[in-house]
Amino acid sequence: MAVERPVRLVLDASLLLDPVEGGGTGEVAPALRPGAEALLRRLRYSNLGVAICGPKEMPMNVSDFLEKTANVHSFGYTLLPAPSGHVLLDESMLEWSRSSSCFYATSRVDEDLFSALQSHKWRVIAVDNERGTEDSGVVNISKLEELLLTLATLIKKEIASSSVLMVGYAMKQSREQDFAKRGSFPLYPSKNGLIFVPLSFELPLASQLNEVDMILHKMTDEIVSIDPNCSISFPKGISFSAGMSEIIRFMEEYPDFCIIDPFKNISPLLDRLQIQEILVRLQELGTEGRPKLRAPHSLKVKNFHGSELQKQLAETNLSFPLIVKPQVACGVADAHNMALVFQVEEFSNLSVPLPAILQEYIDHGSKIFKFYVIGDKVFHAVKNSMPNASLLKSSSGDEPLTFNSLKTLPVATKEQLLQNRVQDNRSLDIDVVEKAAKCLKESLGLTIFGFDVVVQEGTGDHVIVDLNYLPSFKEVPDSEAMPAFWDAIRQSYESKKGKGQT
Ligand SMILES: O=P(O)(O)O[C@@H]1[C@@H](O)[C@H](OP(=O)(O)O)[C@@H](OP(=O)(O)O)[C@@H](O)[C@H]1OP(=O)(O)O
Ligand SMILES: Nc1ncnc2c1ncn2[C@@H]1O[C@H](COP(=O)(O)OP(=O)(O)O)[C@@H](O)[C@H]1O
Ligand SMILES: [Mg+2]
Ligand SMILES: [Mg+2]
Repeated sequence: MAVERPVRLVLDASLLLDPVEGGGTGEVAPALRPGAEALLRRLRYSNLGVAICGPKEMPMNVSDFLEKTANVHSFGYTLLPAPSGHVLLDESMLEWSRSSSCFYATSRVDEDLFSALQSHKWRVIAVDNERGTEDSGVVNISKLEELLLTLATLIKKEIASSSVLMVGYAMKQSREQDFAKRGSFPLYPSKNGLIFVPLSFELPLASQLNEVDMILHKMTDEIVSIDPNCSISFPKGISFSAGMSEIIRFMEEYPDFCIIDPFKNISPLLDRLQIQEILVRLQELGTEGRPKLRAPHSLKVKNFHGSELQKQLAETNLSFPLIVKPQVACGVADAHNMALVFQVEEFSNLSVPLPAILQEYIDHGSKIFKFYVIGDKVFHAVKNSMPNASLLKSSSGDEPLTFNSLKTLPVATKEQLLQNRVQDNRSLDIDVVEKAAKCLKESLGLTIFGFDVVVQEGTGDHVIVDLNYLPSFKEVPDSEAMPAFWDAIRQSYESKKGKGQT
């Protein structure tokens, strides 16, 4: 392993190979056992020095398979000397124990190897050993899925600092992977003393929460369905996966357990109508001589019946073009299916889910400012966005322009962007938005959230069109985002512990 790491972990082949697929005998093509791939994926970005090892006398195809697996995950690969000899440990393993805390995880019982390792200060973790081991120094666990939590607990004990905190996180795999790749979830503590472990819905929750100090979660990743006839107010109308439901029940029973962030605080961001109400309250912040910060004029509708709509639009002073968004803001597959509508006839057969929010379309010269509040830090990035309505209308004919905002957002072409640059006189007043960000943080009671700002052509109004819980903030450079992320979590924990959680 090239990089010096303070904690080393060696995974024995027996732990990774699927016993059903020959278990490394070489008779059939070797394969990873269930759960091993997820373990390797998570260890890759754990900030531990990881290596895979196997006995020297392994069949060639098994050894090749393990070496390839190690390479794919950027791990080291090492071979253990034959058990018959006097030397049981490879030179590199001896070297590691001189400079690092070392852990050896295996599924096979080899008392001689275990005592050789232990005599060089290695900790042995035996997983799912059929006969177990009597050796008192060996940590026995029954499932591969328990390994990360066990490691985290041992590392925390070894560091023996009361300031190290363990964060159990729950979110969908793709999001976890995006965060992990940036080094967000280290098993060896972050600079400010946080250890991250995934909460597994396959294992009893209570025993996991016994070890962790707090839960970090994206609850909307675990929504199964939302009742469109129910006004969204957690937990009413929302059904969650079995795993998330268990966390919710746990929190009801132990309301003082630290959770980032409480379900009730996130709940309004599931509903574009409630988002609108929050944003309207922000308008009171306005300062003389500064651009106006506001919410877009909006209207909630339960159907797209033309005559009814026309009346409602007239009453609310809304005019075309309108952007139509589902009232449910996230957590369900179609929450990002939207449309730009230029005239009332285009509402017939519109494919946006109901109830929906109709919003004035703000011409903003295809530039959107993505703001991220991460604890007490505010970051922003500029992104290409939708062009002005006149440009979109000419391409849509008499049809509404339908799109999925995450996948098929109709952003400006290169020519349109170039044209905007020539006319660009819209500037962002960062102070105005940062002031709004601080107020939002206070009123929402959230640790990490994001919002989208467009600057209206002509008026220069700063219009907040979207508010999201725990966004990816991938536009913020890792060197700034990660320390802010870790500090935010730690501060949130400390302030909740200080106050007693509400
Ligand atoms: O994975 P999803 O559900 O599509 O989540 C999106 C997504 O994370 C998106 O991030 P990006 O990868 O497009 O940057 C978030 O946007 P921002 O980071 O721009 O806020 C969305 O907010 C996520 O959607 P949601 O949380 O509403 O499901
Ligand atoms: N009122 C609006 N006026 C102009 N453009 C808008 C408006 N609302 C949204 N947009 C554009 O549509 C995109 C998606 O809308 P948004 O409300 O942010 O949905 P999502 O929750 O899917 O991100 C925005 O990033 C912006 O480019
Ligand atoms: Mg958005
Ligand atoms: Mg959103």
